[in-house]
Amino acid sequence: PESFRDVLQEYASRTKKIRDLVLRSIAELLEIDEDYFVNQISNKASGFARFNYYPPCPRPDLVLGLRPHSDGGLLTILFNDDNVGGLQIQRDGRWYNVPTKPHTLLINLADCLEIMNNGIFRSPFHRVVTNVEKDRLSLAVFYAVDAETMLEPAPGLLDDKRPSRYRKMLAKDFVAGLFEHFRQGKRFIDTLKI
Ligand SMILES: O=C(O)CCC(=O)C(=O)O
Ligand SMILES: [Fe+2]
Repeated sequence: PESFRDVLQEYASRTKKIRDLVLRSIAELLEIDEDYFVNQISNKASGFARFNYYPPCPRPDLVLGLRPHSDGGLLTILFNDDNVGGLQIQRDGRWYNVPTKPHTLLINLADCLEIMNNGIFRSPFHRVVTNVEKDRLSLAVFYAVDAETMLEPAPGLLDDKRPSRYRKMLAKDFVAGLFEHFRQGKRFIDTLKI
């Protein structure tokens, strides 16, 4: 059989190109240097893949597939099951289903990028619900910045009228606080808001 390592490596190198394309497009929309976000990623920055498997569940009213969170990195590229939904996004306190669509990648803006763009584009709070009938698979590739990167809004987005909305923090300290907040169903990024 084909080597899984090779397949995953190929997938990672192609999604990396998508990451950079999306980061450049966001910078362009914000009218800052096109490479600003891409330049925040040193070659020590991590990217890791997680395969999520959600078995059918007899009590979807009681059990979540994945508890509410926002992704902690820069950008997540999600490859979802073609025909089983479950991912939901919160807006104004309500949960909305994310539709499934074959051959589609979902790009999720994550917390570090929310800080770097000073909250203009937000990192959505999301969760996965279970269902009785079908199991579900997803593949998430999380792209992050290097641990020593200072998380702060791009200087080009700040002026007297638009002050920073987040306290500065080293990426490694941010990552260290993520899990405890996830466990409590809270968002660590909320504690950095000014
Ligand atoms: O399974 C999904 O659709 C979402 C997975 C997710 O949010 C995550 O792995 O962070
Ligand atoms: Fe997530």
